[in-house]
Amino acid sequence: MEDPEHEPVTGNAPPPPENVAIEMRNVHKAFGTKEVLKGISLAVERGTSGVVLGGSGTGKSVLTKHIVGLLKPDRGEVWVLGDRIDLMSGDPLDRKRLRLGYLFQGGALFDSMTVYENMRFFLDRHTKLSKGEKNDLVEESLEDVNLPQTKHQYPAELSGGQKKRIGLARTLILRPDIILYDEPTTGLDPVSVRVVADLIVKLRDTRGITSVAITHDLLAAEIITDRAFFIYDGKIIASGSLNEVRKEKHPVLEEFFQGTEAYGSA
Ligand SMILES: Nc1ncnc2c1ncn2[C@@H]1O[C@H](COP(=O)(O)OP(=O)(O)OP(=O)(O)O)[C@@H](O)[C@H]1O
Repeated sequence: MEDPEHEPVTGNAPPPPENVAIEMRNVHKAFGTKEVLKGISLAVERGTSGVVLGGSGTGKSVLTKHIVGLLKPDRGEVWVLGDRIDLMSGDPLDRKRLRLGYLFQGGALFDSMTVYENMRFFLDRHTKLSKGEKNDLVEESLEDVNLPQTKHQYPAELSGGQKKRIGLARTLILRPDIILYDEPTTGLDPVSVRVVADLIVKLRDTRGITSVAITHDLLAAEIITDRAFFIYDGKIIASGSLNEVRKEKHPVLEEFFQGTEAYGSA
């Protein structure tokens, strides 16, 4: 929910146009002497899906952690929904984060709790809604991922794809404007990959949710991507539609797409 009293945090830099949900401008980040991001610039428009591609250890997770404000850049700007999230802290940062959902690898459900309890726990921590309102939100979110029947099941009783969808339902429960997905389809068979990827597209189309997904999975990328960003050696070396990026004549890109071709055409 937009806060009408909120003064945008800009650091006196010109904000991106209204239709841009996320913009990174020349972001640099090092850990000790290891430079991970060496001038990342990218923009994701509202209601679209950006996909970050690249080899292992190239900085994809570090990049997305800047978007949720979990990491601060050494240099550069990170704009999220009209504010410089890199300059925010305390309550304003917490309020901004409530508009961002972050779906970690693995979904991270508590094994000792049912699906319903997992979701209630999340709502109890983050909201002061009544019990009835919370129950309604749980029901609605389970409907959103087409799994209302799993409410009283434990994570161990669910398939890998179902667990990912419950993780997504839990992220959706706070009605975020943006969702970041870290490898949303890892370890799934191609049928489940399609189900999860189709769901991400459905959320874009029906709710206008903006998303950024990190994935190694070309099948998922083909379904999800509006705009792809390929990261290598701390920089975005190609961006555009998946086909545009795939056609780039760059040895790293050629190797990446060759290496994943078999899965991508599954
Ligand atoms: N908090 C941290 N402290 C020190 N080094 C870090 C930290 N976070 C990430 N790194 C380093 O930054 C580099 C990029 O890590 P990152 O997790 O972003 O890679 P990735 O592209 O997401 O990899 P993968 O596809 O294997 O998950 C790695 O060398 C990692 O060791």
